[in-house]
Amino acid sequence: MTETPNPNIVDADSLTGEMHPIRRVVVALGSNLGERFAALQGAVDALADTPDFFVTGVSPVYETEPVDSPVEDAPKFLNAVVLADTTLPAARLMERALAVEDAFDRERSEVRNAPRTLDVDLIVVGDRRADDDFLRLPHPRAHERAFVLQPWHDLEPDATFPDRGAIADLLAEIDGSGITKRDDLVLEVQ
Ligand SMILES: Nc1ncnc2c1ncn2[C@@H]1O[C@H](COP(=O)(O)OP(=O)(O)OP(=O)(O)O)[C@@H](O)[C@H]1O
Ligand SMILES: Nc1nc2c(c(=O)[nH]1)N=C(CO)CN2
Repeated sequence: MTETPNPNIVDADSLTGEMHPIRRVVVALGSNLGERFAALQGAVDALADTPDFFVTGVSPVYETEPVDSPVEDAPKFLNAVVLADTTLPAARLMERALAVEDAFDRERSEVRNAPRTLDVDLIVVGDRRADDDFLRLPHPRAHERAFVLQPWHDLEPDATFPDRGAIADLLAEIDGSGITKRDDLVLEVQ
């Protein structure tokens, strides 16, 4: 990482002075503005370039109807999921996710769920839990989002969502009709 760590962020596991455990990370990517696929590929590249962050899987790409959109006729999203192993503290990961969004001209609108060039969400970071505005883990809404669960399930059919159960069961309980796999769009890891 090249950005300066935010000194205001206290991440308990960065204060131990010990080697950090390797944690498995689930990251969700989304774009519904501009060059959507280029933004997703750029995010995969940027994550793969992150020191101490090792991408272990990249899902198929799905085209998805906007969920909870503030405007009618919002453009469709492209969504995908990245799996990784990392020793980085979760707060550093969140900083990195925000920096990657910024690199793709993400505008931070006051309007919730406004269309965006790139969204990088941390879904699960090992067994790490957090509950403040800067970082909530596990992601508080991902367990009800087909655009996260389906690509994650493609990579890891037996995965479980902390406190929520098997992602296969979660998927069976929600409406998955708004998502379509785009076999013509394949993300690559260098
Ligand atoms: N697990 C997380 N993943 C991504 N951002 C998070 C997470 N927890 C807290 N945040 C904070 O949320 C803010 C980003 O919110 P943003 O507007 O991108 O939400 P969103 O992606 O539109 O909505 P949602 O949170 O429902 O996916 C950032 O300030 C970030 O620090
Ligand atoms: N289809 C889709 N809908 C959304 C998405 C997204 O990535 N895909 N992200 C949101 C906020 O993060 C809100 N709604």
